[in-house]
Amino acid sequence: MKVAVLGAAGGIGQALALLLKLDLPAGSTLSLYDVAPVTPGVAKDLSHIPSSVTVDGVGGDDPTAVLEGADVVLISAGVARKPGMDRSDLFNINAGIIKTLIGKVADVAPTACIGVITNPVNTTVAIAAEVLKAKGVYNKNKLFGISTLDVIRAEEFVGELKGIPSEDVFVNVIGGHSGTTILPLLSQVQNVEFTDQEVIDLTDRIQNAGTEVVNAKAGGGSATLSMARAAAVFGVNLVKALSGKQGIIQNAYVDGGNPDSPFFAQPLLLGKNGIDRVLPCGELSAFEEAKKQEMLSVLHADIKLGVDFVNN
Ligand SMILES: NC(=O)C1=CN([C@@H]2O[C@H](COP(=O)(O)OP(=O)(O)OC[C@H]3O[C@@H](n4cnc5c(N)ncnc54)[C@H](O)[C@@H]3O)[C@@H](O)[C@H]2O)C=CC1
Ligand SMILES: O=C([O-])CC(=O)C(=O)O
Repeated sequence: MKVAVLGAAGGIGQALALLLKLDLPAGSTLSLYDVAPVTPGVAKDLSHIPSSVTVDGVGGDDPTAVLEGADVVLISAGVARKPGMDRSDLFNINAGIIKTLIGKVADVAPTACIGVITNPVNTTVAIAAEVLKAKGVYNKNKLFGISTLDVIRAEEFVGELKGIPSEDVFVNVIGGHSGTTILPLLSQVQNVEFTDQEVIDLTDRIQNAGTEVVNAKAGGGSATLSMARAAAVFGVNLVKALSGKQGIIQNAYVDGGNPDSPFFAQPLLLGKNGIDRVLPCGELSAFEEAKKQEMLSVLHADIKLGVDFVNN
């Protein structure tokens, strides 16, 4: 399998490339692209780490060589938030970057699975879908907004609060990837009881965890290392599913036919062709159902922004 990372010289990209070099199945190829001229050097650096994953890298304005033959393309190219900004404030710059890069993916690797990290994910995934449709190569089972960071954060925060190993916690996080659109279904967490106040506080913390990092970095960007871990977990699982491993379930923001929203983060059974089956979100508590209803207008507006950006 060949995995391409676009935006590979950035904060997420470099850490993600390191984790993929270590965690991809033996025999995989990792191909790095970024406009930054340092990119071949990042690849050279990684190539000195013993593992059976081959690495190469290209800098500049043409990702063609990196995309050729790619099975999976992970995209973290774009600008990150600073304190006082919302993810939607990144739209002006990142929308154009995603439109251009997805156009390239459509031309060079039209059957690849694409994982979008670049914010605002609620909108950039809609942009990607519209570009792929316009190029006649859209396959909704192969386009993912990576929302895994919301899942790993939720699991870590629950583990921390309850004094249990987060490895033993699974949290189903649905909706989108910004503020109130991030909805952790804490009522579904097995073998853990929460008070009503704990549910309110934990939900708020998970929804605003990105801002927690943005503020702590004080102008130096947003989450990179936890995001790299999240994208590596998602990317490696996707590669394994594409290679035939069965039973792999991951949450992601997809065009999954959810009646609530054209794009929605939800659990997915992955398979040899990307999404094998969209799984039900399960039962929601009254609190979660109310939060879901509240988020839908935001999510719909975020998606419309992306669709209009490509078509108008
Ligand atoms: N989905 C999620 O859960 C998360 C998403 N993000 C998003 O990921 C994105 C990247 O964040 P960081 O890595 O921290 O930013 P960064 O600024 O450290 O890295 C971005 C990289 O993209 C490159 N780049 C810019 N335009 C490009 C283009 N046209 N083609 C190829 N490369 C290009 C830059 O040269 C840079 O190396 C941001 O939009 C951020 O908001 C961040 C954290 C979590
Ligand atoms: O908050 C941000 O801007 C980056 C991000 O998406 C996250 O950390 O969840």
